[in-house]
Amino acid sequence: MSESKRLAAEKAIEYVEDGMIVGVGTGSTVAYFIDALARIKDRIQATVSSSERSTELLRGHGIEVLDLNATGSLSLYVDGADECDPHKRLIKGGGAALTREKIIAEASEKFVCIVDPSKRVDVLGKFPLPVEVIPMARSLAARQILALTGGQPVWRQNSEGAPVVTDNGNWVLDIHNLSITDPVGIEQAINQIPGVVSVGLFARRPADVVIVGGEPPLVL
Ligand SMILES: O=C[C@H](O)[C@H](O)[C@H](O)COP(=O)(O)O
Repeated sequence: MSESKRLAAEKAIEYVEDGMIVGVGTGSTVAYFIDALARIKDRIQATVSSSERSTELLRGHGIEVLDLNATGSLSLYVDGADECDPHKRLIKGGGAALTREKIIAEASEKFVCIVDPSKRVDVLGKFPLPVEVIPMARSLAARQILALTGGQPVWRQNSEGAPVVTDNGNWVLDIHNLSITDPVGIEQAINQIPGVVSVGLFARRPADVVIVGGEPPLVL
């Protein structure tokens, strides 16, 4: 799948215009995009990053990273996804970067999503839905999500059994066994639960363009 990811990322470079401040997502597909962006770094003004990990990669290439508060809205945001449905609605957050990704997606005029073919689904929910929660609300949020969706919340932990902590200092619940037939409704309902910071459903603000990596890449 890594070759498909690379091909999708290379295609996304076509959306980058001279002088742009480019929003940059997080993950293994985006890592290829950052490599490609490095080759044309003199053509862009700067970037806004969705995670400490991407910031490190960008700065490692000598690409400037700005605070979103200093840039205003962005013309372009490029990011990966864990699942993508035919309406370009997404599940994101497998890398725990969902909240900052959602903020940048909202701030961007065009959201180009880069995926390998395995990410395409008819109905979202096979990939466990990430929800970022304030630590003290973990148990409350888990109970309410179970009641609301019927899905099974699992507290995300690393291989040593320690909680995964987001760049914002919060925890992640992954909701298993969902079949999300009303993504906008579920996104809104989970967002209402006290202590939920954000849910990794990008339905109210879906991608504008989805690039599926392949020879040639498929642009949806
Ligand atoms: O939190 C992480 C992001 O939402 C990623 O964009 C998503 O998990 C896809 O990652 P990858 O490109 O590594 O499959």
